[in-house]
Amino acid sequence: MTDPSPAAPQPLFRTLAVIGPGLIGSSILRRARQDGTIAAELVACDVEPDVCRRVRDLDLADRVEQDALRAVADADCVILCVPVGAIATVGAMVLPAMKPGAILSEVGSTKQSIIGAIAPALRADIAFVPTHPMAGTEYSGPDAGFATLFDDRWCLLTPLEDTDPAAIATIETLWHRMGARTRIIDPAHHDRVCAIVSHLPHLLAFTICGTADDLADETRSEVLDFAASGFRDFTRIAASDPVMWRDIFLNNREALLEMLARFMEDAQAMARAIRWGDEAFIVDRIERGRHIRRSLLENRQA
Ligand SMILES: NC(=O)C1=CN([C@@H]2O[C@H](COP(=O)(O)OP(=O)(O)OC[C@H]3O[C@@H](n4cnc5c(N)ncnc54)[C@H](O)[C@@H]3O)[C@@H](O)[C@H]2O)C=CC1
Ligand SMILES: O=C(O)C(=O)Cc1ccc(O)cc1
Repeated sequence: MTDPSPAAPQPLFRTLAVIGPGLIGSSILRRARQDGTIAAELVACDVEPDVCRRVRDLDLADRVEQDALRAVADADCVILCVPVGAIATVGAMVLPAMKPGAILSEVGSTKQSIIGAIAPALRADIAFVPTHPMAGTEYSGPDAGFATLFDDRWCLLTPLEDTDPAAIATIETLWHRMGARTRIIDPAHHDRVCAIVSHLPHLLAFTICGTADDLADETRSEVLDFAASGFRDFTRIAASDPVMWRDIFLNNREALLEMLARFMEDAQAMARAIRWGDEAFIVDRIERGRHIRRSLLENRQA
């Protein structure tokens, strides 16, 4: 007699609720649907009736609710995937309706202000595990998500000092099943790192597009006709959602302003080198950029 085939792993959760099934939330739902070992039941909830309708049409969840309290009532895990500015409000609203022993998580792009705002509303019988999947696109909404979004990307976890280690391990397993690698980091460190690698680049992209637009009379057709390379790369991230990025900038104010000030000093130094024809300085700065790009590509291939 042959050995029976190994049993499929138990689903991580009986019921998983995703609040805000936009780009990130719908990608989580799609992967959970495809994977089959994440939750026996998927619940989606959004304030926007059009989003609820679309999530039903796309069949992304077993149950779609407009009322967040109904959505979380049976959930073993609730993931808040709403804009950063709404996470604390939605968290405070759903916490009293959650099951004892359930896990509350969220995917916001900033961490310190969210943790500071949710901590006072926390219950002793609910573990709170903040996360930040370092993956996304410039698109929003339930149609923009896809099941492979998190493959080989980092998901950063910033648990509180007293967060139940078992809940942290469960959320790490969730993200591994989403295809991601995980790392636990300090929330303040997270906000500084993201200010330089994500928030400042977006700020620069929005600004450069604004500057080009201000020059529209002078450059009208050229911007569109000749924007073949560098400028086009900036326009991709500049197409990102304004509400999402307003919230990120305002919620990571301190770290972002510090990185912007450093950037402006460095840009001034480059301007000075160009003015005085300091060839060595200009070449050194460009070499550093090439070096960073090369290591990024090497790491991706590894
Ligand atoms: N877009 C990206 O590339 C990434 C975004 N994030 C974070 O993920 C979160 C979600 O971002 P996206 O998926 O891009 O946004 P999205 O705009 O695609 O989806 C957000 C959804 O939340 C819903 N929503 C807003 N307020 C709500 C409320 N009070 N109750 C219920 N639903 C509500 C909206 O109707 C929308 O459907 C944000 O906090 C963002 O900072 C994290 C990593 C990458
Ligand atoms: O589209 C891009 O280039 C991104 O950088 C997506 C992104 C946006 C916000 C995040 O917090 C993480 C990733």
